[in-house]
Amino acid sequence: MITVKNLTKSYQGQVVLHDFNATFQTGLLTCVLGASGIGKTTLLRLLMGLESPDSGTILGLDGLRPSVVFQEDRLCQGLTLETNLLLPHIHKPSPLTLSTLQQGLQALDLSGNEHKLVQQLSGGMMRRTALLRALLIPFDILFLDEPFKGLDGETKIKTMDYLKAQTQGKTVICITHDPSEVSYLNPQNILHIPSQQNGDFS
Ligand SMILES: Nc1ncnc2c1ncn2[C@@H]1O[C@H](COP(=O)(O)OP(=O)(O)OP(=O)(O)O)[C@@H](O)[C@H]1O
Repeated sequence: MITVKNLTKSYQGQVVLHDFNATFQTGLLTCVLGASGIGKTTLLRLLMGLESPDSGTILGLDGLRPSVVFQEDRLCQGLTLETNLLLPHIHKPSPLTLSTLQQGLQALDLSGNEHKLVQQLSGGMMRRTALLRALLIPFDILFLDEPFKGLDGETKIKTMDYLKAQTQGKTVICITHDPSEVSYLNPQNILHIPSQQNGDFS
């Protein structure tokens, strides 16, 4: 279990999260829902250790290998789709096999585009490439910030199916503001960030 206790975070006097408490079950996918600007990305960045809280604690993450899809794709524009996928595996022993790579490309409808430069891909293809890159890295916990942004209905379903298949038994924390994604991914396990979190508490 990952436990968030009495977390408070503000930026330049604006309180984003105030005395916020939550738990995330390990081995399950949790969707984090909440209105735009409510603090979902801030919570994710605190969980990832990219931001420090003003006060409060986060327990249960020590020793877990993270993988991430940020809200932006963060791909290397001047490199090919395939090189972007292989880059994280260059400097360390990796269990990634050619067949796993090809299965992933096929499942996400990216096959045939391996040698295109990122700047030649559509926005949806970039998004799926960013997700595939994160899924091909060995991880214990996966952080996803709007991973299906810009995908059409059928492509989104395929992508969610692949995500579910690849993360069985793993801890996944997925930010979305789309209730239909929550229904499809795991309607039993939702964290709502309430609107009263966001406001001037000073
Ligand atoms: N680095 C920062 N400096 C100043 N303010 C910030 C910073 N990061 C976030 N904020 C502010 O914190 C609030 C919450 O932002 P956050 O990105 O966490 O919301 P969100 O729920 O993820 O929004 P969205 O769904 O639109 O992505 C916003 O008012 C935002 O402007």
